[in-house]
Amino acid sequence: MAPAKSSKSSGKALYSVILPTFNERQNLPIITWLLNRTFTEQNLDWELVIVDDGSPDGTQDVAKQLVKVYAPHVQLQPRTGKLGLGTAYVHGLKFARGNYIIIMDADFSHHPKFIPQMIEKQRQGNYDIVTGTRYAGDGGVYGWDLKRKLTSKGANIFADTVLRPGVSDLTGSFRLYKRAVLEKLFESTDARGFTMQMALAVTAKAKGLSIGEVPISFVDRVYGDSKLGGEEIVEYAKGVLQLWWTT
Ligand SMILES: Nc1nc2c(ncn2[C@@H]2O[C@H](COP(=O)(O)OP(=O)(O)O[C@H]3O[C@H](CO)[C@@H](O)[C@H](O)[C@@H]3O)[C@@H](O)[C@H]2O)c(=O)[nH]1
Repeated sequence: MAPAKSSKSSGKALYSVILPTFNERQNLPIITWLLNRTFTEQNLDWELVIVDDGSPDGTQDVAKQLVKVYAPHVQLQPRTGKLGLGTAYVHGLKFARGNYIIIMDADFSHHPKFIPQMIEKQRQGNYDIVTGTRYAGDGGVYGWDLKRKLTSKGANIFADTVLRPGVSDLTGSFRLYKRAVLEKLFESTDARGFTMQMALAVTAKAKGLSIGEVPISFVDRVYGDSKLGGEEIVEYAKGVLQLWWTT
């Protein structure tokens, strides 16, 4: 499929969900079903752009079935190798047609039930970005061991102390963006690894863009494995310091 033109010109809100997947065969049908139900109940126009990186578990075979079942709402935009989460978003955006872009994980750590609240928040404040937050209001993290909790909290405290962006959850990636905002942010930052979420939020704040927050319960995945490792943590720390130097 050729890269898409956005729905900007029609004036009607279209929500594109970009869903990067790597080995999400078990999660993908359920998350797609839930997305369909959520948007249908809300009477909102939506589409799902699945960006799979050649998952060895057959995620793409499942995705192809979903493209048929949920036509015309679902598209698969595969890549041949595991090229990382950040570049998966950039790839997905080329094909997304929505004037609003929602980015989330496929493993239910980001539950579609929060999407209506994020949309409502965006509408109320005309926010450029609405981010799900685990670290404000009723937000929380469930199912992580102490090490992962400390890593996440520590990463947020570190970035907040160094950069002072005033965003409670800098590393979370469950977000709604105005399309033009996300396009500009992708142009403005080179960060494409796990540091990307933090870099996008910090860059947005530095540009004077508005960020609304919606508390979310982040529940650790049941099927499959997290891809976060020591390398990503080092990359993150370097990313914070680089932003401190440049913003
Ligand atoms: N296409 C593609 N998808 C990927 C890749 N790596 C991971 N994904 C997909 O990206 C989503 C998140 O991957 P996880 O591996 O489950 O991430 P995590 O370690 O749980 O990290 C999550 O929490 C972090 C903050 O605590 C976030 O920074 C991160 O973005 C993500 O939401 C899942 O849908 C997964 O299949 C990749 O290389 N390519």
